[in-house]
Amino acid sequence: SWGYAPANGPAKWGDSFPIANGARQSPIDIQPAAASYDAGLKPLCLKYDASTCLEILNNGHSIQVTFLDDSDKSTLTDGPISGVYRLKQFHFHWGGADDRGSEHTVDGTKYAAELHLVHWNTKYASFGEAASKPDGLAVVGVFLKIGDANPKLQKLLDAFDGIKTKGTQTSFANFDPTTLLPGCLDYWTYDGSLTTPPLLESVTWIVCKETISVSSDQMAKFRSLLFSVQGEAECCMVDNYRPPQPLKGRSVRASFK
Ligand SMILES: Cc1cc(C(C)C)[n+](CCc2cnc[nH]2)c(C(C)C)c1
Ligand SMILES: [Zn+2]
Repeated sequence: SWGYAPANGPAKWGDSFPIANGARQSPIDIQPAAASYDAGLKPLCLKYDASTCLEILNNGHSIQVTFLDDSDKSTLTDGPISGVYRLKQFHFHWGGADDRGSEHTVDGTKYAAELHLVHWNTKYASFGEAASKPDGLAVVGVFLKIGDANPKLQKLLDAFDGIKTKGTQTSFANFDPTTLLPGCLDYWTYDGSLTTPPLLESVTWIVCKETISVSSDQMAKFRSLLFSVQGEAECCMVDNYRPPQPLKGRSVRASFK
């Protein structure tokens, strides 16, 4: 099945998922000078309840923190979207070295990692149903830039020892992802897709202009995770990012001047 190695990675995904060459694929290279300021864009409204945090797991592609989404306790509203979107999970993409790892880039700049907070439109019955609709998902992306250690990541990093291999999970309670957000929530937004197979074109992307920090030592903890299952030959979980895809005429809007 698909992965990030030369044999099954992004360059090969089109063989099984032709939408890989579709009209609204993600990620993209964001060029701030080409983005158009839209005064109609509202500030993001993110309201998360730490008690909806369930568990942390290694799904073989990334580490993911999953949330209880049977009520409107943790939601995204306003911003570029209409209606109420519920937080389902967040996860990361990162590189094998500090010079790469993010999926979106800014004027070609790659960051060391990228956080994705995944929300689904409550006009649909479930995450699974929403994932196939053009307005089904809204993902907030935050870049992690190498610098000082980020204390807000520590609780996450401390949980990694229990989820080293693919398919492992541990309980992870009372985590408020708001603590991971940058102070300023200025953003770029465009219509895109999942960045892994099935590459569904159902995501309204909301990429924060401001980064959060992560240290090289903290990145080393991400790189100590494994793609492989316990007992298999160890394969470090690194470079789990798709490179930027063609814009194909899409416009990127900015919420800020
Ligand atoms: C239905 C579905 C949705 C997503 C994302 C949007 C969380 N994902 C992750 C794809 C993705 C990760 N970062 C952006 N898109 C998958 C993968 C695990 C098969 C399935
Ligand atoms: Zn992602």
